[in-house]
Order: sequence, then C-alpha cells, then structure tokens
Amino acid sequence: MTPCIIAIAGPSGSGKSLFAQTLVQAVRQAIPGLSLSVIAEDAYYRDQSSLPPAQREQVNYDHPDALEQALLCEHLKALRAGRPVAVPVYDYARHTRSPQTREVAPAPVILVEGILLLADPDLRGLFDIRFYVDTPLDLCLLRRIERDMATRGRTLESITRQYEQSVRPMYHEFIRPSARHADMVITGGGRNSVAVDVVRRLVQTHAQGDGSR
Ligand SMILES: Nc1ncnc2c1ncn2[C@@H]1O[C@H](COP(=O)(O)OP(=O)(O)O)[C@@H](O)[C@H]1O
Ligand SMILES: Nc1ccn([C@@H]2O[C@H](COP(=O)(O)O)[C@@H](O)[C@H]2O)c(=O)n1
Repeated sequence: MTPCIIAIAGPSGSGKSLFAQTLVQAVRQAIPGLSLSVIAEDAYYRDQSSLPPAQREQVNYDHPDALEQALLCEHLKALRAGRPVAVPVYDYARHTRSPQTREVAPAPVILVEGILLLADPDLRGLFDIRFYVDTPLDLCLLRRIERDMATRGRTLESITRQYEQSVRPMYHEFIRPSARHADMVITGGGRNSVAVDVVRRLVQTHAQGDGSR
C-alpha cells in the first residue's frame, strides 16, 4: 500500500505535537496494530556543533534556512518508496543535533509535524493531506513559555527575546501565509476532539485500503 503522508503545520505552541499524539492514540484505539510513524520537522534543524554555544543562541530558528529541508524531502521520498530512514535527534537545550539518530520505518500512515512544512513548495508537494493548526499567537506564546521553561532548558528572558526577534516576525513572513496551502485548518489544536475524529476517519479510510489518495 502506498503510504499516506500527512502534514500538520502551524505556529510554535499551536498544539501540533499534541494533535499528532492524540491522533495516534485515536487511530491505535480504532485499528489496533496499525503502524503509524511520526516525524517532527524540528529533527531537521541543522547541526551546529561547530559553533560556540553563545552563537547558536543567536540563530533565527524560525527561518526556513535553519532547517535541512532537503534531507526531510529525501526521507519522505524514501519512506514513500518503502525504505526506512535515520531521522536526526535534536537537542533544544544545546541547539544542535545529538550524535544518535532514530530509525523510522515505512508505515501506511506517516504524520509529519512542524512550523514550516507548508512554506516550501518542494516539501509541501510531498504530502497527501495538509493540515494547519490555527491557534491565536498570544496563546501560542503562553504555551511556549511554559513548555520551553519546563522541557527545553530556556529562561523567560531568552524566550521573550527570541519571540520578539524571530518567532513573531517569521510567523508573519512565512508561517501564517503558508496556511493557504492547507487542505483543512484546525482550531483548538490537540484538544479539538471533533477535528481529531475527522482526521482519524480519514486515516482509517486510507489504512483500510479504500482511500482515494
Ligand atoms: N488545546 C490546548 N489547550 C491547552 N494546552 C495545550 C493545547 N494544545 C497544546 N497544549 C500545550 O501547549 C504546549 C505546546 O503544545 P505543542 O503540541 O508542543 O505545540 P507545537 O507542537 O505546535 O509547538 C504543550 O505543553 C501542550 O501540552
Ligand atoms: N535550537 C532551537 C531550535 C528551534 N527552536 C524553536 O522551535 C520552534 C519550533 O518547534 P515547535 O515544537 O515549537 O513547533 C521554533 O519556533 C523555534 O524558534 C528553538 O527555540 N531553538
């Protein structure tokens, strides 16, 4: 079966990861044993181990150039062709890649979540279905503050500085405009149970072999 590759795009803190996790649980409950693979676009942030830590902090991580999108494209093509890939593992606290990689196996359904998935024409052309999680930017920032202080080793000062310097301007330049390439816009993120159910049904239709895509 040709895999169905699904993009879940949207701003940082909009709930993309939570949506993907909730969807995986819903699909596994509906079809026990169905294999789904999840890939985060963040894993493809460029390796910066050669830069001193202070310099890494200054990088604009919300600009497409911060990501190795060609490698993500290559991996999605390999998965579509039925080959496993070695996905990089990213360390947010050190702003660089870990030495390890994570093997992702080909699967009937592949979910990819990330801020810039729909901004690049080559990349967005590789998805069968494209979603955009639309959450007000003030809520995204509040969630990001809590999450980044709890799990990404950040201070409130560093989060607000980065937000003003790059997160907000890049949202307006690249992320928000990319929403027009989405097939569906999801409000409420991972807690929108109606959206999770609709997407779960789409995935189930595909996995049971009567999907048209
Ligand atoms: N609808 C929601 N209501 C409340 N908190 C949420 C909601 N969606 C996500 N969160 C929380 O906000 C934070 C950011 O969500 P996450 O899914 O990591 O966003 P993204 O992947 O888009 O950056 C996480 O701590 C998550 O648990
Ligand atoms: N070293 C890095 C790399 C990325 N970021 C931020 O991550 C955001 C994207 O990830 P989400 O899970 O929040 O969608 C993006 O806005 C980058 O600013 C970072 O802070 N440090």
